[in-house]
Amino acid sequence: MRNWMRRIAIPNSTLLPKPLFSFNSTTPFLISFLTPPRLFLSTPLSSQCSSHFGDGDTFAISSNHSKVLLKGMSYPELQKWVQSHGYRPGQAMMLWKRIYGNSIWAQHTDDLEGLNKDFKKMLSENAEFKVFSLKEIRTAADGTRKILFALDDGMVIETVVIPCDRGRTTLCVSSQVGCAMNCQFCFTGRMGLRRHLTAAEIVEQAVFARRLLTNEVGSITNVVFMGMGEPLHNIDNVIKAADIMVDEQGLQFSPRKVTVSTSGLVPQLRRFLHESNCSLAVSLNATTDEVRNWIMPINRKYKLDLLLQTLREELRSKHNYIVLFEYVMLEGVNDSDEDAKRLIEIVKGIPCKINLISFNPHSGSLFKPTKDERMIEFRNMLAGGGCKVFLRLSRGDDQMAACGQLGKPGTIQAPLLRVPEQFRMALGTKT
Ligand SMILES: C[S@@+](CC[C@H](N)C(=O)[O-])C[C@H]1O[C@@H](n2cnc3c(N)ncnc32)[C@H](O)[C@@H]1O
Ligand code: SF4
Repeated sequence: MRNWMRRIAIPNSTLLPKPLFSFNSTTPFLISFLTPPRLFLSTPLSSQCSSHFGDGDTFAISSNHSKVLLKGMSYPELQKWVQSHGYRPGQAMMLWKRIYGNSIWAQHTDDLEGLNKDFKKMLSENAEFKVFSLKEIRTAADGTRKILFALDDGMVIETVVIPCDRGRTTLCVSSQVGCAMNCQFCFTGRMGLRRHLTAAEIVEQAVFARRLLTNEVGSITNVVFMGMGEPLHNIDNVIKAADIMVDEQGLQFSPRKVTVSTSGLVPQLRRFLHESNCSLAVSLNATTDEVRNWIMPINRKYKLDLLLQTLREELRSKHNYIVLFEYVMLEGVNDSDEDAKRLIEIVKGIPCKINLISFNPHSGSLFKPTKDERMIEFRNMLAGGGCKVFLRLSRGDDQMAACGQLGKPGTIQAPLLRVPEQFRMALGTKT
């Protein structure tokens, strides 16, 4: 329960995010996404809410729920709620264990075995357990499962379960519907941002995947926030969800095995390192500002130097903490010998390991994956320069379940940016 005491203030309404950016704008992309996200709560969606994202795309949530959604509450929030209904705080712990504790996972009041009758009656009158519903599970040839969940407002999110070797199974969770960051190689980025997920919607992906798939794929050992969305753009809900995941009476994942991956929102990254003991991954993907400004426009706001210097400083005070750098290899764009040499230099002084990721193609993308032999050469150069470096195989790509392939086809809204002149030939494009 160690993190709870720091974050028990609860606003008491359900809020939707403000419009984050307009695709009509003459500014070619993003910028205002950098405003801090507003909180979602695990309280009922009692009001009509609407929000607008780009190109006249308006969505609305209306709900008749009069019950409180218990999932996604922090433990102190749950305790307070239980007490407000006249029950002892001890009942809250019993309930908490039934919501999250291994092997129980209550989905509705009937599942709440062992609780006293009155308490159960109160819960059936006042509490809601259902967060979203299962839409579909697709299984890829390599055993990777892509799970589609339908949210209350009709939107769909994707969660991926990846059986790995040595008894490890990794769950890849989404933190937003779509993403505002517009990384040029990522299918989710092409959707633009629809909305943040609530803490309940994030945690429930883990609860559901465990219930559904443990028998088939073995127990889920690792969680990575590498699904749809930029987790640190939705930092309040992500930290809250991660806290529930690592809670010793909750989902009981080891903090080292829960990894939040970011494109590099520097102030939020700093906050994450201070407030969470979970692991951090940073998607680097380029070794110069020129290339990163293009393929990851967030770099125009937070330059490589600032990002890396922040990590250097922040990690100094974190004992035994290693950041994971992800580097998606794009042929002719970021895979030259010069890139390898620069990469060795720019990560110096940061306790880290580097994952080289094969680019997963998707419709409309400009890029080509770096060939396997070149990835191996690149890996060897980095290793020769003293880096801890790994090649990461693509998983689930035949079902569009691999990194950067999540999202709804036909929902493209974010613009492709101008390709810098020196890359046009390699990419076979004129603009
Ligand atoms: C989809 S992102 C989600 C987490 C976070 N938004 C981020 O960028 O780190 C997870 C990882 O997928 C990588 N990625 C995105 N598109 C990809 C693609 N088409 N092929 C391979 N990896 C991709 C990103 O660079 C990132 O390291
Ligand atoms: S790579 Fe991450 S930050 Fe970039 S668009 Fe995709 S999900 Fe968003």
